Amino acid sequence: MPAKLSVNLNAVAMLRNRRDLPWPSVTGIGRIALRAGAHGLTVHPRPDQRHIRFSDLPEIRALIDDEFPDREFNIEGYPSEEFLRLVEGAEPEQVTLVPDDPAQATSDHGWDFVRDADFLRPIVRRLKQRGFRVSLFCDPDVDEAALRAAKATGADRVELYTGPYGACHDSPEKAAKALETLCKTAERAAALGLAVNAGHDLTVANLPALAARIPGLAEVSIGHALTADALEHGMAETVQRFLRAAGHDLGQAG
Ligand SMILES: CC(=O)[C@@H](O)[C@H](O)COP(=O)(O)O
Ligand SMILES: NCC(=O)COP(=O)(O)O
Repeated sequence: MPAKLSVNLNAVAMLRNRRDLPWPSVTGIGRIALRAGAHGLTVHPRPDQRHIRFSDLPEIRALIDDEFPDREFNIEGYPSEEFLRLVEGAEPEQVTLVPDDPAQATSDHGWDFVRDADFLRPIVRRLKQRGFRVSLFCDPDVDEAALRAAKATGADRVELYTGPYGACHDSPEKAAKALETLCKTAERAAALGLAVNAGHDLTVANLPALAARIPGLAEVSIGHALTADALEHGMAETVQRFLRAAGHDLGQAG
């Protein structure tokens, strides 16, 4: 079965936050993504709410419950007490724990599973007691001992950080090497009984090779490139809508 696609709404939220106006609607774009067949929605709320606002979470939960009950809500973030309470209120199907510093522009590394095991274990237990699947953000090149430590936290999955793979967009040789690294880590994780997700800077161009090389990949979460593509592929039609709104007669062609 191909990897499931969870659409990350952070970039949409960032665009919305440029103005004190309700568009683009994070929930509305989420609805379009789910109607188009996405398997779930991902958000990564950060403490400063610079993109996803805490108030977005109940709305997205209600969207899935009311209109798409077979889809999943994935919430990613650093497990501060504030984050954990937010997650417990939103009852996602999956929580992805990410070792982000609040000052980080975006996620750029996974957990040090050996060092962070004692910190993660009670948090994973708490989340799993509430019935949420738990995934841990994981560097692309992690050895077996570290993955054993990840498994021992009680987590169900790891999410491979694919940023370095995405950064190889201008070098097929480097991309192939980065992919081999990811593949080895995925195989080690799977051998220990951890399911494997992946995300960060995945694109229509680099996803096929990843999916082919990691056949058991459970889920990819994609936001930045997917939002950029939505703008690019929706731009011509949208310009025509605005031309019509301004009174231009575009005839049959428009
Ligand atoms: C964990 C991860 O890789 C994503 O959550 C990523 O951080 C998306 O967040 P931004 O789009 O806000 O950078
Ligand atoms: N977990 C990764 C994610 O949700 C989206 O990352 P990106 O596609 O915005 O880089």
